[in-house]
Amino acid sequence: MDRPVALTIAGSDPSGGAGIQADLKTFHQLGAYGTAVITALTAQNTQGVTGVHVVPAAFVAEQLETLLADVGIDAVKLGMLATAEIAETVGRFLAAEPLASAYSVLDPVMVATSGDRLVDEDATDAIRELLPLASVITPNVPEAAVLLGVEPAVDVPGLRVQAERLRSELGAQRVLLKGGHLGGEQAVDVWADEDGVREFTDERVDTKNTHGTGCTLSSALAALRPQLSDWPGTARITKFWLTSALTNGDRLEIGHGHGPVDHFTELNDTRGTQP
Ligand SMILES: Nc1ncnc2c1ncn2[C@@H]1O[C@H](COP(=O)(O)OP(=O)(O)OP(=O)(O)O)[C@@H](O)[C@H]1O
Ligand SMILES: Cc1ncc(COP(=O)(O)O)c(N)n1
Repeated sequence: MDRPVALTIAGSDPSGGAGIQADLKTFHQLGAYGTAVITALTAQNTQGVTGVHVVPAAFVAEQLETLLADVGIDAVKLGMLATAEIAETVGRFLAAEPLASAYSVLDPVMVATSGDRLVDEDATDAIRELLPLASVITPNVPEAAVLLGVEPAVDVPGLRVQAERLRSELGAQRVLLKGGHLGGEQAVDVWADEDGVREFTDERVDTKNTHGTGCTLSSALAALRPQLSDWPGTARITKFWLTSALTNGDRLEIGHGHGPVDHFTELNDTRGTQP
């Protein structure tokens, strides 16, 4: 196909490692034309978030209406949906054409790496309602637990159970449950779809530059899926690329906290991968 057009619906991170900024860099690096609808401004650096300024839901809708009236979208990534009203608004667009026919990746962002809350607590129910609408959801360990209303998984068997429950009980079509928070020598993610549950494993990279890994992963899935033939294959390749980008993060010296991954990483850069 021609160069795919990818849309991110997410918040702004001025430090460039997460949010809209990370998504657009990832789209560009992985061969997609990037478009963006902004849900919130954050005042944020590699050390934390000092403030959030939410875009009114009606103006999120206006951005979407104006964009979609003119530009065809092949894949959409949803990130920080700051309030219940924004999540409901975005859900209405995701359920209808043209976005209903696009590949969609929902990263149910709740809390930043720094521990700062990015989404109102009362938005959780509205985000839960969106799960069946997305082609893939990409929760991390704490987000999966909040969505299911259970304690966070502490090991890979626990991740497998929760990934399947997100499908069978909450209606997600496909789940990439990210195991970055589990620790250990390997970074294990669990994939669940109608064909069953499988694990994607890479060596854990010893780095503090993990700001925006979740954002980067979900936008990479959206950029690559239109260029590849199936979802599990796209998820496997995306994780290889992310591991390399985490390894290459040492090439950058950005800020004093959790720095970003290196979005300049080539898709065929396998330095970070030990298959
Ligand atoms: N140190 C690491 N080495 C290799 N892979 C990692 C490392 N940390 C996280 N990952 C991978 O990065 C992706 C994001 O993982 P994580 O579970 O941390 O999600 P997140 O919490 O949304 O991200 P963030 O840390 O940006 O908040 C997953 O594929 C995970 O396996
Ligand atoms: C605007 C914005 N959106 C999302 C995140 C989550 O980032 P992470 O991938 O580090 O969890 C963030 N820190 N800022």
